[in-house]
Amino acid sequence: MSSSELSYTVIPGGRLAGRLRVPGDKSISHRSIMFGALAEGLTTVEGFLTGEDCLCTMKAFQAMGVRIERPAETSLRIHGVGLHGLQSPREPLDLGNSGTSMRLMAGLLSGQHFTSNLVGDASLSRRPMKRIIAPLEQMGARIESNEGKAPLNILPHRNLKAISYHSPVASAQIKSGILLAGLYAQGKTEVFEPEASRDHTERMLRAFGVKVEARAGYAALEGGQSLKATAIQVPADISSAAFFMVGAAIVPGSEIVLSDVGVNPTRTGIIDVLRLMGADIRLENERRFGDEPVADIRVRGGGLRGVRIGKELVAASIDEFPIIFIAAAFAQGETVVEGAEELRVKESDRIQSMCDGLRALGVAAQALPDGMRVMGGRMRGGTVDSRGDHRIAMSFAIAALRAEQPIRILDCANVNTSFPGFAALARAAGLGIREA
Ligand SMILES: O=C(O)C1=C[C@@H](OP(=O)(O)O)[C@@H](O)[C@H](O)C1
Ligand SMILES: C=C(OP(=O)(O)O)C(=O)O
Repeated sequence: MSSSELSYTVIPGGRLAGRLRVPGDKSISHRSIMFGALAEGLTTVEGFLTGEDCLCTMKAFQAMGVRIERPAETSLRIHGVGLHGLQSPREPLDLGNSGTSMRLMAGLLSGQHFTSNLVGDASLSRRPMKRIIAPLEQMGARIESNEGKAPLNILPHRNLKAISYHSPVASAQIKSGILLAGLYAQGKTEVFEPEASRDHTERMLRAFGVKVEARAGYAALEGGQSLKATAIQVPADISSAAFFMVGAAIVPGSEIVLSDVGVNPTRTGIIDVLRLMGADIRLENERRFGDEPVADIRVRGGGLRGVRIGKELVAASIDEFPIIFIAAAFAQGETVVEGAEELRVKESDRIQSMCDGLRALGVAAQALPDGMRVMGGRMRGGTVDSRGDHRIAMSFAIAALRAEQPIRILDCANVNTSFPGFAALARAAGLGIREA
């Protein structure tokens, strides 16, 4: 079956119940491979996300001579080669659909003694890479691109130099790419951001023994520091849990518990947004997996109300907006999201994809340059196109819980990039979902 042929059909009704564990965090899984590969010694990873995005990162490092064993489905043993031990890959490194892989690796590979060629699928090849190329060039990197887009050809370095960079966008991918190049630069590399983006890189580099200065909107490190292998336990991904959080919140009588979810404060915007909308959400069993806070999240269904979501809530819930728009569609009154123009440069233009899908289902929605206006109310059924975007596909699947007729969602194969097993887990939790 070609990837665009997989579709979901979801029957309305039903409610979510039970205790679920969604797969491992995508951001942390990518970084575990990258940092484990650059470390000295054996890094072990438990709870690794076996989504296609992270498997692309894994294959890329294997192609650069890193031995990675997988003793169990979600366990890895990464035999680190040290900061200067990567080998020249024989073929282009195919990063599939993954923006995180491409932008972080652009930074890391800018410091190598060999040329590397980074390629991706049609969606990744449309996404902006100048945002990472520009600061890396200031550091002395030499990168050829297709007018600021993939494929990227990263040429061998000539002694990178540290920079102090004021990023125009809050982006953990930009920040992390620069910090990784900074490991290969002389002096102190600093990144300032307009809002605090997710800080998994800073936390995990520390776990690998690197000295990192970090506070909201700022991160810095001195070049030349080596990484020491460590053991990583990956929390469940709050961005995957978010689909079930909203699924439970929009259906009165639902009650679910999501286990072991990463609740790093740079990622918990979805909890703040849903609580603003009136949802009943509790964190239980709060603890840590290494440097990352984790909790079980209990959500009970009830009525939601429309809210205004401004820029201050955007960075910490950037990947959750597709499902937030679904919550808005079932809330009482109007929801307005602003300051979220970054949504336009994700796997699809998530403002347009969601707005078109909602309207196709009879919801009054209006796209704004930097967000959306959604009037809560009824949702008919019908057919929507996910545009190959995993988060759009899963969002409309969850919406069917409250739709009046079945929803058919086209082009769903990319759900495997971040959430392998989504349909089976959702079915077990009570969603009437069928794959065809
Ligand atoms: O650093 C990361 O792991 C990620 C950062 C975010 O992207 P931006 O840095 O472009 O906001 C997010 O959308 C992506 O899913 C994962
Ligand atoms: C934007 C996303 O990922 P990436 O940028 O890594 O493709 C996402 O998973 O929603």
